[in-house]
Amino acid sequence: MVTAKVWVLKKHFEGFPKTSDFDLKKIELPNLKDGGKWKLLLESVFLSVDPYMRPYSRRDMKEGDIMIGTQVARIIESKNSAFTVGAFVVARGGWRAHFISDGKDLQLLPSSWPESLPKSLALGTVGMPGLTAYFGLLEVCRMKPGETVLVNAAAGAVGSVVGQLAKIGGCKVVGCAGSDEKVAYLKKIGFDEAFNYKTVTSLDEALRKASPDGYDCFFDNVGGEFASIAVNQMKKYGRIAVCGAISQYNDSVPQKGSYVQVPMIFKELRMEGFIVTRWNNRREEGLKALLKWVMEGKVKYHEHVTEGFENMPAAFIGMLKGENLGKAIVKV
Ligand SMILES: NC(=O)C1=CN([C@@H]2O[C@H](COP(=O)(O)OP(=O)(O)OC[C@H]3O[C@@H](n4cnc5c(N)ncnc54)[C@H](OP(=O)(O)O)[C@@H]3O)[C@@H](O)[C@H]2O)C=CC1
Ligand SMILES: CCCCCCC/C=C/C=O
Repeated sequence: MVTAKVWVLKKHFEGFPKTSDFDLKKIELPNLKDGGKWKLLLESVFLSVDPYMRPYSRRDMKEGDIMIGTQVARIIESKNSAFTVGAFVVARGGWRAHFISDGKDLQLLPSSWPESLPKSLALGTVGMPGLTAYFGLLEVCRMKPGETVLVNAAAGAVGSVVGQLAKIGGCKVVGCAGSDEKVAYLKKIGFDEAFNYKTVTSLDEALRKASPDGYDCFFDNVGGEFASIAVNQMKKYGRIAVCGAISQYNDSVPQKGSYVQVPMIFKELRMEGFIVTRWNNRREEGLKALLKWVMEGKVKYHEHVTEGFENMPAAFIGMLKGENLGKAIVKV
């Protein structure tokens, strides 16, 4: 019998999440039995903390549920020949240090995964956030060489890949982020222009200065005031990929913003929301491309690693506050 540590949503978040909204519990896992439903025992090695957990907790969870989430986990006992002991998988096991599985929802790390690459990248650049950048740019923004792409939350898991893929695609890239350290990182990984949205005196001016001709594509991770301003600087026939709205996830009262219809009409813009799982049938294609670019050094990565399963809530809250450069990961 294995005792598993799990994090539970004790109280639905009101406004910004607090550590007191979570409870660390211990649960007993049943032993695997021959012919039983549960075929696999796993231990989490790296866990992901992601912005979606904030809105999805309200939509999909009730108080007392184990927090939703994904991890890179190692198989430590197996009664399923498709998964050998010691193999690594990406799992949707929630915030659990150990868990059991029937194997249906597990994805083995690609067999071509190089030893030199951290397995945690399967939660970031070569995982869900990387795929979000890939499909958002190719299928929603439909970027073309020579175009100008704007991305916010640009130094994060999704944004940093968006900028680099847009450069690979022959575009000019403008990014913004919430600290000077992040801005320096964006320049280092090839962004043409980058600014700190927290310290510029006018967002409008900063956007205009970075691209006086405006933007063909806007990959929006933030929503709110930033998006309301940026929409006015789109070029005619521009495309806006509405990926996330992190500036609004913690609002108890919905923000009132300016309205987008007039620039949408006169610039004949296309604005489309999307969820990365729409392209689940092309997951392998996306992961293969991302892994190749990482191995060629064309896509750089950075991880913000928090040590210790007991620090999951702090890592999650820190990511929402912008403490992460690159993908926020917890190492058990
Ligand atoms: N549609 C989809 O399928 C998916 C959507 N997403 C969305 O993409 C976005 C980025 O996710 P991800 O890359 O994982 O997270 P990040 O790694 O970018 O981390 C979140 C970042 O958001 C920024 N941020 C926080 N609050 C604000 C605010 N009020 N205004 C502006 N920026 C803020 C912070 O950076 P800074 O210091 O720059 O403020 C923080 O580091 C999120 O909105 C997420 O919900 C993610 C995955 C899939
Ligand atoms: C359990 C993995 C689900 C991933 C879907 C993420 C969609 C994100 C939307 C906004 O952040």
